[in-house]
Amino acid sequence: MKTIFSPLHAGHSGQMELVAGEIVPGFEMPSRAEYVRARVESEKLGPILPPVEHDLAAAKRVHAADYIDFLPTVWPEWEKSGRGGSALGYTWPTRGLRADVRPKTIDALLGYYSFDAGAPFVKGTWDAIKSSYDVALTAAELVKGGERSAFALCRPPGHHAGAAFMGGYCFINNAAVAAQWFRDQGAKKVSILDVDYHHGNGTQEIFYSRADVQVLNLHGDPMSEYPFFLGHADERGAGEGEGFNINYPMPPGTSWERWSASHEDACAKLQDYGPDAVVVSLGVDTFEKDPISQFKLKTEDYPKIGRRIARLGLPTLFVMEGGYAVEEIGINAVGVLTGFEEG
Ligand SMILES: NCCCNCCCCCC(O)(O)C(F)(F)F
Ligand SMILES: [Zn+2]
Repeated sequence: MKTIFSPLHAGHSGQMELVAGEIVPGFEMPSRAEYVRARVESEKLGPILPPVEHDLAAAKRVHAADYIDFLPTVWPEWEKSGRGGSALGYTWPTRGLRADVRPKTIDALLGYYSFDAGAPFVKGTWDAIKSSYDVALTAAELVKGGERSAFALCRPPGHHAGAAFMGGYCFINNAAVAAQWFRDQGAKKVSILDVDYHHGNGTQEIFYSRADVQVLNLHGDPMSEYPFFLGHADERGAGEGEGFNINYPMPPGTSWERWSASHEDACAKLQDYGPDAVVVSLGVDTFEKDPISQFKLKTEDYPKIGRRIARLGLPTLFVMEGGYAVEEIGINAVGVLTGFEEG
């Protein structure tokens, strides 16, 4: 399996995040991607290739153009306002407030275009975002070109980013961009299987009213887990999209037995749907030692996930999402990929 990776991710570093009332160093740190890259090498998964650069047209197929055009302006505007540190929003247009009027100042725009305080910008963030997007598209091109699978080693991740908002370490929804690109390249139907511990609220929002992209999400129950405000089992899609969004919320403490039962059901529904390609939002924060997550999957479980996905017999693009047990993130993520290769 080929991996696409860009060192430009490392420019997104030193960012702070607001967690439990404190400003702390971001969990989503550069070493995450470096551990995965090192593991790809040590496991001899296959060549590691740089991304091809793309314009932002494919991003604007799933994101609002004004949102995408805002992203490269963030750091220059923040610096112009005389500040350093992390560019973070702190006021959001929630219920009872207006989001139909686009404000002008950078502080307001950061809130207007985000849903939480978890998507901080630093000087190198835009270059990292753009490289992650290029990584996803380049890997998708390999699959379109006939490769059975490819690994988009994306950083920053993307599945919390909606059509017009960032959050949860995510800015451009790499998996959504890739799924739409497959559609634009002629695929009739695409499935997105999100196995990250957190619900991919952005991916759900983007495709919620559509029947041509099926979205299946396995995640911590939003009643008690981030992102809290989307991801319930009764969210099945809207209009034409009814039935093509499937959520599997699971309680804290979920281990392989319960998780794999959801995964089996999701794979069966994916098979029934019969897509031309599968995009896997590969987060490994389902791991028992993950510092911010509450599932109990073990290292030996990850190859089983890959083997099950391989049994679908479909062209498959793996897009890196979350995982914070930094030492083991490479072992577990590449475990899925080697399991897929053996499958
Ligand atoms: N108590 C910890 C607060 C957690 N707040 C943010 C969690 C973001 C999770 C991001 C992710 O893992 O879903 C992604 F795949 F996008 F990276
Ligand atoms: Zn996650």
